[in-house]
Amino acid sequence: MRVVVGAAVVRDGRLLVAQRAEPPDMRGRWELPGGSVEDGESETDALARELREELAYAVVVGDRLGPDVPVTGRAGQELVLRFYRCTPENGAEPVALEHLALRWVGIDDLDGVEWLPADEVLLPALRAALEGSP
Ligand SMILES: Nc1nc2c([nH]c(=O)n2[C@H]2C[C@H](O)[C@@H](COP(=O)(O)OP(=O)(O)OP(=O)(O)O)O2)c(=O)[nH]1
Repeated sequence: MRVVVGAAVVRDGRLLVAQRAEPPDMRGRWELPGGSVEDGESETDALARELREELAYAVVVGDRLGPDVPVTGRAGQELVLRFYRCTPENGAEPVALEHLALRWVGIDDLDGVEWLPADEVLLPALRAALEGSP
């Protein structure tokens, strides 16, 4: 099954969220940046690659975060979303090369984000990750 990996990047107690530009029915909704794992690629390599491509952003990929989330893709195919904690590699800022916008959200802002529906399942794990961060 195709795995889509997503990054929970936490910096200074805030989580990086990204606003999708496409497809039209997802436009404007917020997600954790990431994308599909390609054949022969590890999940951690895929996630680091996606963040370099989408955000010109270098991260170190850490542990898994939250449950696997099954979703149906655009073509009706079954996907599984899998999330990892990530740490910025340096002090650079991510750049929205493919998204409409980027935000760093604190724990009190998590519920107010207009998430992609599948991501709502992750909120308890995200809350715990932000509570445990400085
Ligand atoms: N990256 C990411 N995708 C998510 C999240 N939540 C969610 O439902 N998705 C869905 C949206 C898409 O159907 C799919 C990932 O698509 P994508 O466009 O980011 O990645 P991709 O590399 O597979 O791109 P493409 O080949 O499909 O164009 O997973 C999330 O938090 N992050």
